Amino acid sequence: MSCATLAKGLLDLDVARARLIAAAEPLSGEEVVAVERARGRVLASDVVAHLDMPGVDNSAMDGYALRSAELAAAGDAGLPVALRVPAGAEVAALPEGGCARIFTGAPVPEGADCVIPQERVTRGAAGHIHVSGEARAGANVRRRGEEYRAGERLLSAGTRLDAAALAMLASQGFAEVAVRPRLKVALLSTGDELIELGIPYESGRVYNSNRVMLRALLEAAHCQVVDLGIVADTPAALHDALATARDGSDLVLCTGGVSVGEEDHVRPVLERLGGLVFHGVAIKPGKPFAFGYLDDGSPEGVPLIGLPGNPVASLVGWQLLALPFVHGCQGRAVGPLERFPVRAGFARRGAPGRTELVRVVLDWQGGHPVAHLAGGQGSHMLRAASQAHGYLLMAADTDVEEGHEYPYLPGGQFHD
Ligand SMILES: Nc1nc2c(c(=O)[nH]1)N[C@H]1C(S)=C(S)[C@@H](COP(=O)(O)OP(=O)(O)OC[C@H]3O[C@@H](n4cnc5c(N)ncnc54)[C@H](O)[C@@H]3O)O[C@H]1N2
Ligand code: MOO
Repeated sequence: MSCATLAKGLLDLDVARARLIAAAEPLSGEEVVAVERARGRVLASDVVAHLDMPGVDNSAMDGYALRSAELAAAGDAGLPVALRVPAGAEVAALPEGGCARIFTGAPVPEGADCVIPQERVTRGAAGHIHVSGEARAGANVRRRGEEYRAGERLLSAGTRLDAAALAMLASQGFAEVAVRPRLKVALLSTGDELIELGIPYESGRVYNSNRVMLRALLEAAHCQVVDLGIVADTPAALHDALATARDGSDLVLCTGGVSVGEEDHVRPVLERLGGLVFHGVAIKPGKPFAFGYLDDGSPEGVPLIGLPGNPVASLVGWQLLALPFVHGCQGRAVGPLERFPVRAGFARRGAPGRTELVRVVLDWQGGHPVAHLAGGQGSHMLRAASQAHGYLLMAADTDVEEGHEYPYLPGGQFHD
């Protein structure tokens, strides 16, 4: 069946994402860090090349550099080897009528117009080279500036620096780079049932796994975490903890107590301390997601994101909603969710009124991907979440039919 009607009072996923992305204010200021330590950081300004790339005409092969016309004119006599040019040598001039032994990356001598790979060369008794096949002018020469010229823009402000971008900065000799400041995020967990690691287990208690998960996610997103631990489940304790958390923070992130029961204090305290912007998104898991501002409740206040207590709901809320907000605050460009169609290898009833994010693994054995359930789909079931490759995105009220295609969200897009 497919008659997607959202549950009453809940925001559509795309609308909630768009509102969070629009609300994200990029942090001002910048800090200069060593290129070696800049992985994952966000560029504060455009980077312009100051060297041509490559810096000199150089060889793409181990072989012999020569003038193609001279090789043709020499015929069976071949050409004598007049020079040896290793990588790192200065640019030399090729003597007329001779060739140069050359290595990959070494500067092509002035006058030479091509490099013949050594596999196509034999050395005669006199040491002359003989070439099989043609010598085409320009072959195997990487021209100075063929990739880009000094003065061209290499990277734009807002780019997240991955290994290839860092390598490019290093190839220009940049030792340092100006990046956006790290987002300072205060993290707190609510729930009187929670116990920290190292405490002996007692029936009914729950280890604080969200704290470990969210710390890991925040650190992977290059945030600076101020971990405030567990807050007692009372409005007064939460009020005081949030008031402490907002001081000096760019964002307050809390888990649990965000639903509708009388033990769930996040929403009422947020309403009292500042302003609730929205509460409840039509996704499963992750429905009781709250967004608002502490202090005066305006965008000048400190933003607060309340994630659900159920661990998988908390994970999904982070990935789909909190992470794009964090990226926006980091000055990163935030695009739409990456998705592609994947066939389902299972059948399943749709979720009433909510878009469902079904945790799946992909089987590629038949040459094209088929999605299978990664395990139990309860929002408290971390095992499937930990094994899933991504999510099958099921529109509200839509049953999964085996063999049909549905949008698949690869999990890799949430990793950094
Ligand atoms: N009457 C209703 N009940 C519930 C609704 C609803 O709409 N009406 N929504 C359900 C949904 S959906 C979710 S998700 C949960 C989320 O509730 P809360 O955010 O208020 O979370 P808690 O009640 O505090 O805890 C829920 C669950 O998660 C465990 N938990 C909490 N914090 C942690 C943590 N840090 N580490 C590990 N596990 C944690 C907690 O023990 C509970 O089992 O509400 C439904 N209820
Ligand atoms: O949003 Mo809740 O995660 O459906 O259990």
